[in-house]
Amino acid sequence: MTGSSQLRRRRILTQRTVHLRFLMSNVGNSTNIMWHDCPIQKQDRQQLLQQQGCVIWLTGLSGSGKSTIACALSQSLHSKGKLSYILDGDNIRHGLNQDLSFRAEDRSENIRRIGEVAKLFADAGVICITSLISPYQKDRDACRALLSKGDFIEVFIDVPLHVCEARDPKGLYKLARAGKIKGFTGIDDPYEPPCSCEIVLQQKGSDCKSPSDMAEEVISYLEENGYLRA
Ligand SMILES: Nc1ncnc2c1ncn2[C@@H]1O[C@H](COP(=O)(O)OS(=O)(=O)O)[C@@H](OP(=O)(O)O)[C@H]1O
Ligand SMILES: Nc1ncnc2c1ncn2[C@@H]1O[C@H](COP(=O)(O)OP(=O)(O)O)[C@@H](O)[C@H]1O
Repeated sequence: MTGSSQLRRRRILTQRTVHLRFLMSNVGNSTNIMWHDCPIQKQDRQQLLQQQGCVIWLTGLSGSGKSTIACALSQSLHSKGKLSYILDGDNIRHGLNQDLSFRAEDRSENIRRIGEVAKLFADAGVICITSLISPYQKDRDACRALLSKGDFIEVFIDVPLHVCEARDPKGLYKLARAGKIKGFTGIDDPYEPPCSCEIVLQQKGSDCKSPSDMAEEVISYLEENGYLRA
């Protein structure tokens, strides 16, 4: 190699290193990291699946019906040939989030992690249904902010405390009232209802809606807004 071509090669390598340094970032405690893109993108996966990847964020008190409605919704989507996946607070606390308690900061971290995982599912083209109390508005807003506009569909399961307490499917309200569970949402811990969300599911008057009726309300929203086609 001649002296001038060696010099040119060194200059190119230096430019490449400077360019790579420019692309490096520090995120939280992770230093010198670089985003790596893949030519197959969300749009390609959506084309394959004939649907739009998104997050359907179910929020409501314990016993409001989040898990039941999430399952009814996933079943209905499945029967239409649409791929969905449920991230249920109770279930995720059996694994990924087993280190978290029900203190405010741990609930926030629970929601943040599930928001990040949901974002990955949406990017995979999947209709991701999250089912967790997510009692604080700011945590739900932070998850919304992780996603592109329209990809976060907040669904408030608006069932009053006295109905949830009467249902008490796991007997937890009884234990909370007896002081055997401290910091139970709705009893001695707050629940902040969404101030503006895409869908509100509630029983109106004598019109008694089943979990699958409620799931169908969500399906109608998805159909009307083009989520069930590529
Ligand atoms: N202190 C307290 N407050 C509320 N809920 C409690 C509590 N302790 C245990 N459980 C059970 O945990 C389930 C809620 O977990 P989440 O991950 O959805 O909660 S949160 O979003 O972090 O607030 C919740 O499940 P769901 O009934 O399905 O909502 C309860 O079974
Ligand atoms: N319209 C409805 N939607 C959802 N759940 C309902 C409805 N009507 C009655 N239920 C009952 O309420 C309970 C809700 O429990 P669950 O789905 O575990 O709620 P959450 O996940 O919010 O704690 C179940 O026993 C379910 O059968």
